[in-house]
Amino acid sequence: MSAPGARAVAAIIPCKDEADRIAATVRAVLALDGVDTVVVVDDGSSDDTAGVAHAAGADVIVHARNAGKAAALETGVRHLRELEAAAARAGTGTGPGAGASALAPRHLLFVDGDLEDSATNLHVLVPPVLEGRADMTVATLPAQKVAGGGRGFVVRLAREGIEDLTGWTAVQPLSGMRCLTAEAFEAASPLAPGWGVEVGLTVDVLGAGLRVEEVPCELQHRVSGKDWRGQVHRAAQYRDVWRALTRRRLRRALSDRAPGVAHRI
Ligand SMILES: O=c1ccn([C@@H]2O[C@H](COP(=O)(O)OP(=O)(O)O[C@H]3O[C@H](CO)[C@@H](O)[C@H](O)[C@H]3O)[C@@H](O)[C@H]2O)c(=O)[nH]1
Ligand SMILES: O=C(O)[C@H](O)COP(=O)(O)O
Repeated sequence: MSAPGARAVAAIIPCKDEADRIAATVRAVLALDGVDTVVVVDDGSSDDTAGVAHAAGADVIVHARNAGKAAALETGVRHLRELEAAAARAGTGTGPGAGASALAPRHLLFVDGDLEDSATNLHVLVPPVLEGRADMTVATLPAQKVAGGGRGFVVRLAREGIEDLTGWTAVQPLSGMRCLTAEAFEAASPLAPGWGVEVGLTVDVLGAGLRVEEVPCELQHRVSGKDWRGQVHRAAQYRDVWRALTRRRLRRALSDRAPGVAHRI
């Protein structure tokens, strides 16, 4: 339990068809120090992700239709803030996460649903944010036990785009495991849609003058293969990353000439 007045951390887990893996992931995240709330957003799964996540102890929200990872994260954060507001109105400071101040919005821990027991290693992401040394930490993963089938096109597009827009070089620009403050989340809201979310977060958080730090973390996840499914997935990632970067380049180009318009792009 958190010390009185200390900020707790809420984990948000976006999931599409993760029934085989989500129970182990939820259990590992629930056991993390400082994490007092775990929200799973079932993003239109065709399996029993929601039921399995609920049985494992998560607070579960369901999208009736698939809306993509970024939308699932936004739904999870919105739900969390509603719970916090309800706890504040009730004056209990309990709600999800008894012990944390009802008034302090929780820090966020974004977690993919497929990490299983390795999610226990996510604890390294939290201290730099809790202690005020970083506004967002990003996990970098070791070589995976099962090799993936990527050729590095999406990763390169993302890395070079972030570099161009911010001057910062990310080792693993697509990594979705992140711990961030409420302020960092707001700086990147609305999130870049779909698979553009990570690039959008990094560019927007740095652009707001906040600090981003990559932290090595012993995680294992389901890698995308070389088969057609893997390639279709990469094509969608490429499209969404490209869109997130293009929108931010446009914003940059317009910010001097038409700041009001740039703000709305
Ligand atoms: O429509 C979708 C598709 C996926 N997911 C969930 O999003 C997470 C990440 O999806 P995954 O299929 O594991 O994507 P990968 O290609 O393996 O992911 C890498 O690349 C993504 C960015 O393109 C990042 O979001 C991930 O963190 C990173 O591990 C998982 O929990 C999914 O269940 C959704 O919520 N909605
Ligand atoms: O497999 C991966 O690492 C991602 O899908 C990105 O694909 P890439 O290797 O083409 O960048």
